[in-house]
Amino acid sequence: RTPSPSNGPRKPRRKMSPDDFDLLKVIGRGAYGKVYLVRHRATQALYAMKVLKKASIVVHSKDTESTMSERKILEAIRHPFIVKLHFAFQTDHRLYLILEYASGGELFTHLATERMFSEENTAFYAAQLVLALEHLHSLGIIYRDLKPENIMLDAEGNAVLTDFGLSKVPLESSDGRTNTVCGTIEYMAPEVVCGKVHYDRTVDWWSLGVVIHDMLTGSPPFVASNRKKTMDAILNKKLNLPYYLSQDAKDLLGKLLRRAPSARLGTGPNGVDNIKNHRFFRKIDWKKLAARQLEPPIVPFLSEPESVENFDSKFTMLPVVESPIETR
Ligand SMILES: c1ccc2[nH]c(C3CCN(c4ncnc5[nH]ncc45)CC3)nc2c1
Repeated sequence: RTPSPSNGPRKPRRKMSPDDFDLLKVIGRGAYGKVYLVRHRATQALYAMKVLKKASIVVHSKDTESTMSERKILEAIRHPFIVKLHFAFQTDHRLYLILEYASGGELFTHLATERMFSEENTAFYAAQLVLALEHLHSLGIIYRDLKPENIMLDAEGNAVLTDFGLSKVPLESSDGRTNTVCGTIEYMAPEVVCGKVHYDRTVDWWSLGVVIHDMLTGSPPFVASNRKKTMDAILNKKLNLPYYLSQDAKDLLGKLLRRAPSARLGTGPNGVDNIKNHRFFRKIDWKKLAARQLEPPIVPFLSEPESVENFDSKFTMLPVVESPIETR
């Protein structure tokens, strides 16, 4: 726990730098940067290090300063199902996030093996996501981008929400009223997909519904052959739920996937309680879950602490060298 003031002044931290870490493996790569498995030289601890190129951030979004201040908020977040941001620092050309390493890899990598999760296992992971989102909302943070690649498993097999899409930078349109959304849209709420800039926490409850649908059936509810048709389906298509889902699953999905945010389950001041009390979660002991006293359905196999076998080899096979010239 971060020492409280009564423990006396916190010792000043020497400014951290990339040289404090050994790069072990690449575990993620995107338009704006990379994520590495790293070892902290001083403590031998393993972390996920997200490296973002300032040049690509500044070009596409709000300035680096406001992005950096967002990190300060994230450093204060401490929750069992949200990956911890331990440190954040920058050099002339890059931003660095030192994150808790979720060694289990993406939850959906394990889903791919089983293709569909049982309703009981789905309820376990969905309930952990409910607690993580409830915590973010209590801090005034809307996650906005709940989707499979942001849901990782920790070493014990609990779901953890990873860093907060600081690398996903929605393109600001010229009129400042709408956003052109980038990346996966299948999990986004209709009000986000049609580019509205004023939306509330209920966008996260829609995305939770899409993720639950994906866990139970093997795919999101609104998919089409191209982006435009997918957007149209999200905005207009009737929700068709497979016959094999239980009544409780169908009822929960029907209420989370309501296009009107004010009619969506989870809306309103204590809306999250309406989700927690839904019959789909009737077997969940929320207190034990929050205390990580419930046994996860899958315990990720790890042959050794530094193994990256739960990560896609398209990343882990990449050379770990950082581009030598800082400016690239
Ligand atoms: C930009 C460029 C490349 C990216 N790869 C990611 C993924 C990589 C895998 N992630 C994590 N894996 C393990 N522990 C983790 N702790 N925190 C994250 C994490 C999740 C994020 N996000 C990116 C953004």
